[in-house]
Amino acid sequence: MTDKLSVILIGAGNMGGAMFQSWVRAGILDPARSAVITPNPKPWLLDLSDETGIPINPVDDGEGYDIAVLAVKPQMFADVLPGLSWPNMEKTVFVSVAAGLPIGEIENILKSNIAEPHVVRGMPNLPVSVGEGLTLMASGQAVSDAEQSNVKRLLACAGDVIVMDDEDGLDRYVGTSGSGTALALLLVEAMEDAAMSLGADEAAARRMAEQVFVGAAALLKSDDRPASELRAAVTSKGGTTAAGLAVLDDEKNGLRPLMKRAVDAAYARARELAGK
Ligand SMILES: NC(=O)C1=CN([C@@H]2O[C@H](COP(=O)(O)OP(=O)(O)OC[C@H]3O[C@@H](n4cnc5c(N)ncnc54)[C@H](OP(=O)(O)O)[C@@H]3O)[C@@H](O)[C@H]2O)C=CC1
Ligand SMILES: O=C(O)[C@@H]1CCC=N1
Repeated sequence: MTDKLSVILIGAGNMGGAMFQSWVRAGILDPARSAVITPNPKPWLLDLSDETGIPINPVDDGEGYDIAVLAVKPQMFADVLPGLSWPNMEKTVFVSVAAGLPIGEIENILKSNIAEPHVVRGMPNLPVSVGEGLTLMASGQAVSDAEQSNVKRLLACAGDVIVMDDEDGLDRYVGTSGSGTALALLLVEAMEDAAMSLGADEAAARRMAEQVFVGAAALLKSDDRPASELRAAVTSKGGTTAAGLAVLDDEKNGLRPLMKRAVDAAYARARELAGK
């Protein structure tokens, strides 16, 4: 018995590729029972395939795969899934990372190949590529506890995993998980722009803004105090930080109502993608 996992990745783009790299780094895949399907494999993937022996677009699927991670665009599921086929497919657990697409709809698409598909939804984010990811997950009715725990073990190679009570959580919190990385990165860009408006050249602005965020992230990681307390430690009464925060934390026009609007918009888009 091996504790390595048998996994097929469908779609090695930004997200699928990042997840695959985290699994390889963790050494969790059984190369003899794993594979990647993707139409135009990038050089890094070809290199990893050579290194690990995990085949890309294999012609022989052996005995099949225990877990299939579906990382194509949500709009492609109806085209791609019916074309999938390997031995013992009814025993495979399908893990979709697509935004919005509900478990019930994925089950319906898979029913063209399998009588009772086992489907898990995950909402990862790009920092899985550096082991600092966050993945929200929820399982369909047909998924057993053992299957869910195998999927969780796979996703946990890449960072924190939160099991939600139901899949609405994945849509509701997409702005603070999957899409959240982009919202945080826009803050870095905004700080760069602001430094340049005061005269910094692009390289200096980037160096300052990036290091401020890397430093803040490292503080959050190494110190148990919440962000609000760490922020208080930076803020001298009547000083420069308080002056900046008076603008950024304005109740009506500051960052909090703006962030709420952004996160609400991401949730609304997830529901649209789900056809709700
Ligand atoms: N990017 C992110 O941060 C996150 C993305 N997601 C979800 O991940 C999924 C993928 O998004 P993302 O990685 O950004 O998109 P990408 O376009 O980067 O990746 C999609 C990949 O699927 C490949 N592909 C296309 N057709 C097929 C096929 N028939 N069989 C197998 N693979 C195929 C594409 O190949 P090619 O490019 O050669 O056509 C591409 O490599 C989406 O459903 C998205 O909602 C979830 C959380 C975060
Ligand atoms: O933008 C998207 O739809 C995907 C899902 C979350 C992050 N990227």
